[in-house]
Amino acid sequence: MDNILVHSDEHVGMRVPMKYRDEKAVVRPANLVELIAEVDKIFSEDTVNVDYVHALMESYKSNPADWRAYAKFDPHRYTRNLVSEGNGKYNMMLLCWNEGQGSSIHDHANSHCFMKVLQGSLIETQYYWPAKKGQPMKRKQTTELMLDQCAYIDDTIGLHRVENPSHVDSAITLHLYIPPYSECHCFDENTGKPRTAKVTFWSKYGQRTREAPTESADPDSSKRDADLRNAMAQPAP
Ligand SMILES: N[C@@H](CS(=O)O)C(=O)O
Ligand SMILES: [Fe+2]
Repeated sequence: MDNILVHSDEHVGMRVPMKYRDEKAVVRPANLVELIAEVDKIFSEDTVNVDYVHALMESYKSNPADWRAYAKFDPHRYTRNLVSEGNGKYNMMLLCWNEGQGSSIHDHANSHCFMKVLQGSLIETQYYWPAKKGQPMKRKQTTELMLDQCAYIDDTIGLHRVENPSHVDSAITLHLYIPPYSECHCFDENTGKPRTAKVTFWSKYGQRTREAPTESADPDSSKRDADLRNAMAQPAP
């Protein structure tokens, strides 16, 4: 059965154990494995409290030893590195942001998006959905996300873009998407014009997603590489 996520001020089904209703009852996971185990446990329930998941994500204290194997950077675009598919119920991934890298303005395909800072700090700028065609997009709020902080967004809140503002330090975030999605929309800041973007993974479970180039160059390899390129990254200026 699909999970239903609810906010704590909304009706919560009686079948949900008390523990999952009360974010104050969160027990800090000792490491990433424990965090994933707890997320799996939560998602074996029919109804899940967004505030509980948020508090759980925030309570985990980032330890590079836990996530180093997934932390893979690309010189040109931020990378998306799959950590867990949660039995099809969610996607958990590490996003690696080199200095100055960022995402385009995008939606989240009707999913819930939790985003926790594992290293460095990032700027999240939220936008309203475009109101009129051809008009510049309106900013809603800008927030600096610090180490171990967790942010939340969904399409009812609006759109956002994220960037690592540092010129000297890279940044890493842990994202949880419920349910998983394979495409979303990116928006032109000046006109609000949307385009569909397929989401891609730079690596899955610590392994690069495309094969290393071989001697006998595949004539389609540049197209294949382009297909794997992160279409949500903000284009270089
Ligand atoms: N939602 C984006 C990352 S972010 O900028 O929130 C992604 O999944 O790639
Ligand atoms: Fe996002």
